[in-house]
Amino acid sequence: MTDAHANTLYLSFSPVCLPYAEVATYNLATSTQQSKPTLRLGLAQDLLSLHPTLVVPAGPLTTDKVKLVGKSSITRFFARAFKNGSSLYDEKPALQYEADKWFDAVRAGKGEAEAAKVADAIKAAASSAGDKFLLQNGAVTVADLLAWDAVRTQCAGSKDNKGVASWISAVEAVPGVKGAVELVDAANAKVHQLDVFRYEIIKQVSALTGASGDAIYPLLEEPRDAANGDLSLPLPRLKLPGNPVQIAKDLATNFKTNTLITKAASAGPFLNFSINREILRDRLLPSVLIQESNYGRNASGFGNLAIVEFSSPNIAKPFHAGHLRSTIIGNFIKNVLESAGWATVSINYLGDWGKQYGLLAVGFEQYGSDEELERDPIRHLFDVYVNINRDAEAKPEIHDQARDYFKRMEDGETDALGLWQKFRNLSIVKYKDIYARLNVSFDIYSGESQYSLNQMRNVLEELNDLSLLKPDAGALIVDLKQHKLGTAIIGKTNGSMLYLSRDIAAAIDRQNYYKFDEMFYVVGSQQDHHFRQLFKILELMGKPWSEHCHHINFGMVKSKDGNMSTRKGTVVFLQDILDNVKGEMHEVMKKNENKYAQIEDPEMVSDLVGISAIVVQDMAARRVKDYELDWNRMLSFEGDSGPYLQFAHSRLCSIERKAGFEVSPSVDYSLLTERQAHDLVDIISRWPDVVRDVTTTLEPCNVVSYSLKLSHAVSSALDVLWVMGQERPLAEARLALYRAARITLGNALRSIGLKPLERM
Ligand SMILES: NC(=[NH2+])NCCC[C@H](N)C(=O)O
Repeated sequence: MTDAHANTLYLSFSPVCLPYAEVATYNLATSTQQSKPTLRLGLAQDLLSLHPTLVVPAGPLTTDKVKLVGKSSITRFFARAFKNGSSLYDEKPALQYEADKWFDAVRAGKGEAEAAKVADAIKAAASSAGDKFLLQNGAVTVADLLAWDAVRTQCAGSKDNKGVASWISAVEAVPGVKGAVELVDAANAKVHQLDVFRYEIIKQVSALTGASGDAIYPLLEEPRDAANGDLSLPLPRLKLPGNPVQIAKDLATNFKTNTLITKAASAGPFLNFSINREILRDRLLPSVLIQESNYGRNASGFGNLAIVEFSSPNIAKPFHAGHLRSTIIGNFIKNVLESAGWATVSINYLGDWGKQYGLLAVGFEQYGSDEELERDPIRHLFDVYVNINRDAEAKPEIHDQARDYFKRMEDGETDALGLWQKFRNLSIVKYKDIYARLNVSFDIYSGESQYSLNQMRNVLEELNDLSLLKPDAGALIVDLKQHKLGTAIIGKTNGSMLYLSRDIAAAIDRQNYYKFDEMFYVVGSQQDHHFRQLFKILELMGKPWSEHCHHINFGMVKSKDGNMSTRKGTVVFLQDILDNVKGEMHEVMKKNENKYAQIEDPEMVSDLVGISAIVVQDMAARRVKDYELDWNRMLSFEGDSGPYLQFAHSRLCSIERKAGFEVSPSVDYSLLTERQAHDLVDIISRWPDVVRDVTTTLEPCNVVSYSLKLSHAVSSALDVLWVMGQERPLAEARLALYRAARITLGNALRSIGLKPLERM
């Protein structure tokens, strides 16, 4: 595929994750295309799953030799990496050096050992650069470098087994696809299997209508009614000239069915297809078993970086239900973006600054205890805060003291800052414990305190220079009435800054530092207005990236006062609600004495089942919906609950445990003929679609309803398709089916932040 005579290789990947690559050679000197693009089935997906492809032209790798066309994420990744030649690693020569060496080693075919050595050096250089390195110059992230390493590892594990160099030469030796059949086989195992059928449809529909594959692909969805087949194309959305109903009819007549697509029929403006379920079954199951935890992932976001800001509680104030929702929804968003190949930075933006921290400090002199603070900082600081607030109602001079104290903090006085720093640090330690229980962690603990008066002044100056800032009754405002967003108060004329101005400074700082592609703020709908103002102001300031900032909002958990409540009353601390649910779960578990006796660590299991109950209940409906905690429904092991999902997973694990044999590679999938088996295969095959869809909708309820559907299908299958007591070949085929279901359900549960249980 490379041309030794100064021609360079151009690769154009399909913009959607289809199992093919278009490969063409171009003449470098004249920029003309030398060969027609040829389609290679299986290849692109392999490249996609291997992450950055290595494009290896003859001679030294220089930017003008590597040109990429097309819009896929990999193309974008390379386009970006090679955009400005040397600017790729400007700031980190060591890294550039190591990376180049790696390319060299690979090109020179030095094989795996050499590549491994250099890859390790890259890793070391990357990690010593620390997170500062993330997206320097908007080029390459540490994650990218680690992905390069993954290329090597994956190649080492492939059938070919001689490392990157031989993988590349194997591909290069492909005239047509001959000679790389094995490679293509291996690639095919990682293809999204439904896409194989989609591609077959696209080929014909595209030829018959002239519509592009990119336009058709995203429209090919599961029909609402299973009686209508397996994939459905809504013609109105394809926007072809003519009457969609007639077009659907004509297409149904002209579509040539084949081994993959067994039927094409029109139903009004829809064109419905039935696929060969045997082929799907035979391709899908081994593919899921090979991919395990990677099953469902895709590389559509590769090369992009997202900031996900979530949780963001306020020190010394209640961690309310809104913070809990933000925590679990934000964690979900981070997970799904990562499973679509994004690099993410998760930020916890603490409410840790403002006059109230002066008040807290004054209160601490009165009510504080170092011992209590060490023991349970979150609870203790809250108590202190409540006490001093009460006192201040009677004695307003306390507020003056608080203001003075905060002034000293803002002036950077070591004493004043020291105490605050201690509150903050201890609170973070405690938060980390609780987050760990929820399977959540953050790359960065930031907060309102991180934005200095200096940075704010810069923001003010910038706004002022753009004539956006106006004084208004003691405040500095930006008038957004023209945009139907009222008046945004940026600060006070006395120099103190507000929530909004800190957010402006924080957004600018994050863009400068990370060069994020997208930023997601996971915060309740009460702050809709705040974020609209924030994004509008950034836009007015001429920040083109403001359109890549998104407020991911959600509704309220309804209870008397907006606080979290347990069956017995209101609580203010997250820890209390977790402990409470755990206790209730433990009681439920104890009722089944036999089973209970087999659980090794009931404390841990009841905690995880309890958390599943909370998370699934929270994610059961679309984010923006308010909901009321329903304790009975939440804790039930039946019905659509978290415990039910965990129960389905642990049942599948128990089947594997009890079977006492392994699935052999020669397992005969054709023994799986029953409707329940096909239904299960069908649902399992849709998981990659779900992942792809939630990357744009960011709606965890889609994963929850998928998991429930899968669990129901599992339970119907378990009723009739037994493993125990069957002849070995049949037992093995069924076991393979259940393992594929277990892998898929496990991946789905992990994406919503749960640890799938093996026993409960
Ligand atoms: N960048 C932001 N404003 N994030 C949201 C912060 C949430 C805030 N600490 C609160 O509890 O309401």
